[in-house]
Amino acid sequence: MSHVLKAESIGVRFGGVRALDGVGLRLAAGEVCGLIGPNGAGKTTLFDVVSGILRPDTGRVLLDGADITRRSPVWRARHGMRRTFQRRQLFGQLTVGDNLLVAQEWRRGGADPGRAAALLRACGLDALSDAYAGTLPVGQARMVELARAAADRPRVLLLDEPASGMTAEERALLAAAVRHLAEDDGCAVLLVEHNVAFVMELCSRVMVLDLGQVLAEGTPAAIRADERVREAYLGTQTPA
Ligand SMILES: Nc1ncnc2c1ncn2[C@@H]1O[C@H](COP(=O)(O)OP(=O)(O)OP(=O)(O)O)[C@@H](O)[C@H]1O
Repeated sequence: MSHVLKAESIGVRFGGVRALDGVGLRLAAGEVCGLIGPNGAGKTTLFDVVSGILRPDTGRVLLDGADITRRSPVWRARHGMRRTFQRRQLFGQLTVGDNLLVAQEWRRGGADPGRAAALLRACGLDALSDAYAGTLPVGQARMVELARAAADRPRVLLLDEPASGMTAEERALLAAAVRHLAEDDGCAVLLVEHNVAFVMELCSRVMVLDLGQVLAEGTPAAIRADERVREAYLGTQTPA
C-alpha cells in the first residue's frame, strides 16, 4: 500500500515533558484513521507536527515520499493538506457558501461552485448555503468547517475533534460525509476525537497514543480487545 502521509520517529519535548517520543504514523489514500488517547497523550502535538505548526525535535514527516518536515503550514496546505482546529475558525460574517468559495479561491484553480454545492449537499448543508456562518449552532458550524476544509479537494485531511458539540444526528451526518470524502474522493483522513464510539464506528484503523507513545494500532475490533488500551484509556470510557 502506498502511503500519502508518513511520520517517522517523531519526538517533541516541552521543557521536561516528552510530548511525543518516537511516534510513527502512516496514512493511505482513502483511509479514515482515528487518533485517540487520554488527555495529554500527545494527540494535538502530533497534529501540530504533521500540519507544520510545530517542528519536531526528532523524526520527519513525508508527503508522497518527500521530506516536508521543514515546510511551512501554508506550503503543506498548498500541496493538498488541510486541517481543522478544536476552536472554530469560520468566517462568521460570510455565508456558508462563501466560506467554501473563499477556501477554493486562494489556490490557483479559482472557485468551483459545482464542487462547493456538491459538498454542501454531502454535508447536509444545502439549505444553509445563504446563512451567515456566525449565526449557526455549533454542530452545523463544525460541518461547515469540514466542508470548507474539503472544498478544494485535499488529499490529506486532519480533523481535530470534528464531532465535539454535535448531536447524535449531526454525528451520523458527519460520519457519512467523512466516508464520502475518503471513499469517493480518495482523501486520506486522520481525526482526533474524544468520542470513542464515534471513532470506532467511522474509522477503519485506530491509533492509541499514551504518554507520547503509540500504545496500540489496529482495527477498531482489535483496539477494543487490547488489554493495555483498556487499562490506559478505555476503562474510563464507554466502549462502542
Ligand atoms: N506549548 C506547550 N508547552 C508546554 N507543554 C505542552 C505544550 N503543548 C502541550 N504540552 C504538553 O505536552 C503533552 C501532550 O499534550 P497534547 O496537547 O498534545 O495532548 P492531547 O493528547 O492533545 O491532549 P487533549 O486530549 O487534552 O487535547 C501534555 O503533557 C501537555 O501538557
